[in-house]
Amino acid sequence: MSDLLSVRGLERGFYGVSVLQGVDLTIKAGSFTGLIGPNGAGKSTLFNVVSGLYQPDAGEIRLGSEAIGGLAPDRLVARGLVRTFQLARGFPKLSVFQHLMLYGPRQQGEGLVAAMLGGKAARHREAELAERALGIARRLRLDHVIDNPVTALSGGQKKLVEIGRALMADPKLILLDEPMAGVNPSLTEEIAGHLIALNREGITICLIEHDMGLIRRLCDPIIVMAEGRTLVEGSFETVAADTRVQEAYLGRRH
Ligand SMILES: Nc1ncnc2c1ncn2[C@@H]1O[C@H](COP(=O)(O)OP(=O)(O)OP(=O)(O)O)[C@@H](O)[C@H]1O
Repeated sequence: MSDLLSVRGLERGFYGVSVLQGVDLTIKAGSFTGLIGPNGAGKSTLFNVVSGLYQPDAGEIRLGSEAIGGLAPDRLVARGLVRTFQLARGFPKLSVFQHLMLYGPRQQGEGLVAAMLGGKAARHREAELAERALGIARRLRLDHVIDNPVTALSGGQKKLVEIGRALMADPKLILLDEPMAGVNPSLTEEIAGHLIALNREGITICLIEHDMGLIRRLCDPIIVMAEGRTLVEGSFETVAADTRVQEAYLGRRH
């Protein structure tokens, strides 16, 4: 498998406190990579920097052969790199459909206003995006709530909207930040099934998750972070047997 994302020497701090202290990692194209580590290890911050939400202080990020460090999120989304958030973001008053439509990729100057003003190409594109949004809603079994405001959805359905939002961008790589946290067991299984299917269709996934049962079942390889660095990488058995990993988790508990 070729390298899809590679991160070298990545640093980021806040108010003088160093959070990412030289992260090195590689995500292979087509993999379902797990990212684990004790609370505060810097996993979400890594996602925030890689997805363009925060600027790096130092280091290099490549998507394929292109250096992408410091690019704004919308430019990364256009290159097929998207992330989801632990808590679904967005516009609570919008319906599921409107929400998905917001995140469809558009050319500069396109969009709902252009469509309303009568641009033929823009109207055509909006129709395509609407088809895409409907298809994604059907796939994620959100079609029966597609006209409901996002606020009226259950916590688990909001997580599905986050995944749907990512799919609207036709992603190559999805960074998933705890997409099953706080979700009931049957919906967790449903989400796991969607993720496995998306990965089989060729989408590379990097998953932050604290549930080791899910990590073991879904991910290979697994990258362990602790104190702003990557510690170990390998199969679940390899990382679980590594004393450095055990110490990193125990160190936080006591
Ligand atoms: N915007 C920010 N401003 C200040 N400190 C921040 C900011 N973002 C993250 N941090 C700090 O960086 C550290 C790492 O946080 P981060 O959320 O990346 O860890 P994590 O590994 O994702 O943890 P968890 O598993 O608990 O979600 C924490 O001490 C956190 O307080």
